[in-house]
Amino acid sequence: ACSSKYVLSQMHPMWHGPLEVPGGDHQSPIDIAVKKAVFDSELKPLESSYDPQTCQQIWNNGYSFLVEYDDTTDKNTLKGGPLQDKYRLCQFHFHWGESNDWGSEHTVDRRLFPAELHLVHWNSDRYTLFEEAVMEENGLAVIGIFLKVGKRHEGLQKLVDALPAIRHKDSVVEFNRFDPASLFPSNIDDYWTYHGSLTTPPLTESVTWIVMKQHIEVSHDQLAVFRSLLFTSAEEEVQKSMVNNFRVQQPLRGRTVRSSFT
Ligand SMILES: NS(=O)(=O)c1ccc(C(=O)NCC(F)(F)F)cc1
Ligand SMILES: [Zn+2]
Repeated sequence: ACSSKYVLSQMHPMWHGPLEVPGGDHQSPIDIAVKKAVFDSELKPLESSYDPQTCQQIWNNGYSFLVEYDDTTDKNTLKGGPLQDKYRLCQFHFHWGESNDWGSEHTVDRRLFPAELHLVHWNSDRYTLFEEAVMEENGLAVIGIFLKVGKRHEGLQKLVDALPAIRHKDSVVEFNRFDPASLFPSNIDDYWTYHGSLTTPPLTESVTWIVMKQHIEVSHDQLAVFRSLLFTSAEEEVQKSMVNNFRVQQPLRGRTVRSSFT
């Protein structure tokens, strides 16, 4: 899968600072100013095709929890939308706050959501490994979906039930059937798209962001289980709750956000 341990653990778990990337002017996340987004009629609908059987594991990497997929074949693909090539899903993960008042990375007209889901894909038309693609401008495509607190999300519950088994950093549990599309909102044709970066180190500017306009709803109790995870490993004396694992919004630096809808 796409997150070899040594590489991911580069993300210092307590990293929160607005670590500036020297000369980085395509950084993420950003605030999406709805009125300033430019409608682009050339933007096509997104086409995703995921195989739930290729789900491999769910693990706590000390920054978030990741659900990883077998990305050695073209079983989980994303194309269309703003994308010229075909991209492979390697993992999805979330960012959330210590309270329901904040937690998302992107904002919409400065509005914060309690959490945000990221489905991470890499360009398998041009590269053979995720690690290669992560360094290239057109290497990655990440779908961002906002979470709001409301009714219980039946699809999410299977993930939530697995979280107590991975409370500590570096804990892994086998997870062998999950359909990522079960976390999509009903409308995936309305989205904003812009060029940006990973929101954690190495912050490489290799991401075509596709942020859904429609959020999904999860229950307060489901989000509370996210907050029961720990940044720290089992050996560490002081246990730290895994909350507020989001990066602050970054300057737009002249970029245009396009919308697929008017
Ligand atoms: N939050 S985000 O922007 O979707 C995001 C997605 C993926 C990674 C990631 O794989 N980092 C490990 C790498 F690439 F090897 F350094 C980091 C952040
Ligand atoms: Zn993320």
